[in-house]
Amino acid sequence: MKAVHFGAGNIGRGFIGLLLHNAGYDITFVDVNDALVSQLRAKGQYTVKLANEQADTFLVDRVTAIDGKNIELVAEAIAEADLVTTAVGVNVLKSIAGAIAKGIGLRASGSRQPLHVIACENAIGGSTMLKRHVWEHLSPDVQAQVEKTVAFPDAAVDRIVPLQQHEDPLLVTVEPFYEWTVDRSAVLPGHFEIEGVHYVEQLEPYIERKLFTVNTGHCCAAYHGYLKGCATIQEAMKDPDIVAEVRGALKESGAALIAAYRFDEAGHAHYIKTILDRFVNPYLTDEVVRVGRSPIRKLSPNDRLVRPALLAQKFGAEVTHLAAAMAAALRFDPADDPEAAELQQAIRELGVDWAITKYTGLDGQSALHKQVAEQYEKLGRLHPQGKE
Ligand SMILES: NC(=O)c1ccc[n+]([C@@H]2O[C@H](COP(=O)([O-])OP(=O)(O)OC[C@H]3O[C@@H](n4cnc5c(N)ncnc54)[C@H](O)[C@@H]3O)[C@@H](O)[C@H]2O)c1
Ligand SMILES: O=P(O)(O)OC[C@@H](O)[C@@H](O)[C@H](O)[C@H](O)CO
Repeated sequence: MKAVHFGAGNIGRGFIGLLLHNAGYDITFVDVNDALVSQLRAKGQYTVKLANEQADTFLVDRVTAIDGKNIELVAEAIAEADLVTTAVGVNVLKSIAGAIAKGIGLRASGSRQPLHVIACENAIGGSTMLKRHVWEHLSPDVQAQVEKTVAFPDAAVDRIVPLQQHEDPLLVTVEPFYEWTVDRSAVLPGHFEIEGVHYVEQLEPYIERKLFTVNTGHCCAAYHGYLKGCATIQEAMKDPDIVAEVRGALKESGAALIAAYRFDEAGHAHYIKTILDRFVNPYLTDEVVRVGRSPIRKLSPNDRLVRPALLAQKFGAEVTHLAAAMAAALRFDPADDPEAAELQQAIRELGVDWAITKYTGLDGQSALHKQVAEQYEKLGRLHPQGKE
């Protein structure tokens, strides 16, 4: 079986690549990082190391890589593939859609085998988004022709894979925990289920629970940690005030999830505990600038802060800690994050009230907007010099 995976980065090699390899796939990675592509081509294999006491290692072989800028070559690989996956970042999906469309076009004239395209990004409806971008490149005739043979099931992926700093540029250290959940209702007949993937009839509760617990808590630790001068999540989680913020935010998003999806309260409390334990894994070093990266995306209406806050409010819950995390995100200003730079420039030039409305979509008159603005001022008084 052949898989084409876009994005040979941390999650691509450390999670999706490893699982697909174990499930029997030969993998062609597609990436725009020339060095990464040539190393993968030259070696044809790489190692994944678990962040546990034994430092277990796994060899992923039967891999190759191609340059994502070479559309013809990528399309040919897709024409022969049984599965396409991505882990490039949700904002990059638009850029890879042309090559996927070209590959689908080549298949349309030949193979009738079903093809599944699964976006493994931190977003609600990632594969559906990708399908929309791909369809923009296909004529109505081809769209109709492939509608029954190409499917884009949405997915939720969970495994913490930090930035890597090893002598071996292909080695990737990952946490032991993983969960890859796929919407079975969008899978075509004849699909060979991927071993290790959890197929569910309705994905929404799973993706929202993951995004609004793991990622909500994670970014809360990152943004407050950054303001207090912590370099890593592990360091931030040693600060009792930050832990209180994280727990508070998870209580608020938990209230929303329990009310919306009728999750069992004790079960959800256990889920939160498992996640907090993962954040403090002593064998991982996960930088706050990675976890807080792209604050505009994280502040957007459908993402890990605003959506659970609005949902919690709908069910009558307080959202003080989620509002504080949004305020801390508005003060996140590492030098090499383009979204942080854009956000800071907008706040400087147009003011924080304008920026809150623009990036969160919250109405200027709403109670939540006011709460975020107040917390933003409060954080300014607590950290007058910004990050040390
Ligand atoms: N790292 C994690 O813990 C984790 C966990 C779950 C989900 N995710 C999600 O997975 C995605 C990737 O995250 P990551 O941490 O692996 O990032 P990463 O930066 O390590 O990897 C992204 C890779 O995509 C490549 N890329 C960029 N543009 C491309 C293009 N046009 N064509 C092909 N490749 C391209 C980059 O060169 C890079 O190698 C994100 O959506 C992230 O939210 C990450
Ligand atoms: O990848 P992002 O930028 O959406 O979020 C940063 C981290 O919270 C994220 O990568 C987690 O490590 C991951 O989602 C765990 O499954």
